[in-house]
Amino acid sequence: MNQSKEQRILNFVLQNAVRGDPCSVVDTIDKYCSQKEWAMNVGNEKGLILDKTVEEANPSVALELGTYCGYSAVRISRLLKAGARLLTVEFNPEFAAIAKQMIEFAGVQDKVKLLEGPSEEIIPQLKKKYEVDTLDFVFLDHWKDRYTPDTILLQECNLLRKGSVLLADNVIFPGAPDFLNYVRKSPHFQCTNYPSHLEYMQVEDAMEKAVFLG
Ligand SMILES: O=C(NCCCCc1cc2ccncc2s1)c1cc(-c2ccc(F)cc2)cc(O)c1O
Ligand SMILES: [Mg+2]
Repeated sequence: MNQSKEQRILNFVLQNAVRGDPCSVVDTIDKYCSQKEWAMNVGNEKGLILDKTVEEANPSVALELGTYCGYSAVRISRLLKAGARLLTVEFNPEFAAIAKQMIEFAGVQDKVKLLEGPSEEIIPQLKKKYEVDTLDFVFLDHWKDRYTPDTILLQECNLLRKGSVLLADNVIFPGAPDFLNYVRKSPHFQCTNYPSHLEYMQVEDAMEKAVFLG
């Protein structure tokens, strides 16, 4: 049975990155995906915007929607303070299995909890089943047409507090036009756009930061 692209990315990391070194895992994935096979990791250019946003938010509890191979889970968790944690949600079991191994190889497994299932099922379970009070940071990188309904769901579940930071990938390409409309028109969010490029390509993309105002 020939390997999946995601399995090839993981194998390249296992053979070329330094175990326990999150930066080397991130750099090795970027090397593979820029030189050998494109993949939908946030990448290094948008990754630097993600880094700055996470450092500024300095979250105790962070949520990621769309784990994929674990690239941004490793990228985010390497910046978390002692005792802080990242909950990352993936609905594709094959991707989740790859991400689990990627997270463990990077040595960040104590900071990251990988939750398997659709976001619309997981989000309502966060308070009771995963002992979340409110979320300090949310990275949206899953189905682009789920950004808006899941942002509404987060509010309905009382998971946001004054100052909670949402950061959305791909608001230009593939695009999340309804999300941009929703957060930019809402009196409950203060928005900032960060122009960038699609990972490993020269195609225009951007990230949108939306800070919840309560
Ligand atoms: O679809 C993308 N990302 C989401 C994958 C969907 C995974 C999901 C996770 C999950 C968890 C919980 N509930 C439901 C879901 S659904 C994505 C696609 C491109 C792209 C860019 C150019 C192309 F030509 C083709 C694709 C680039 C990107 O950076 C992306 O993030
Ligand atoms: Mg993305």
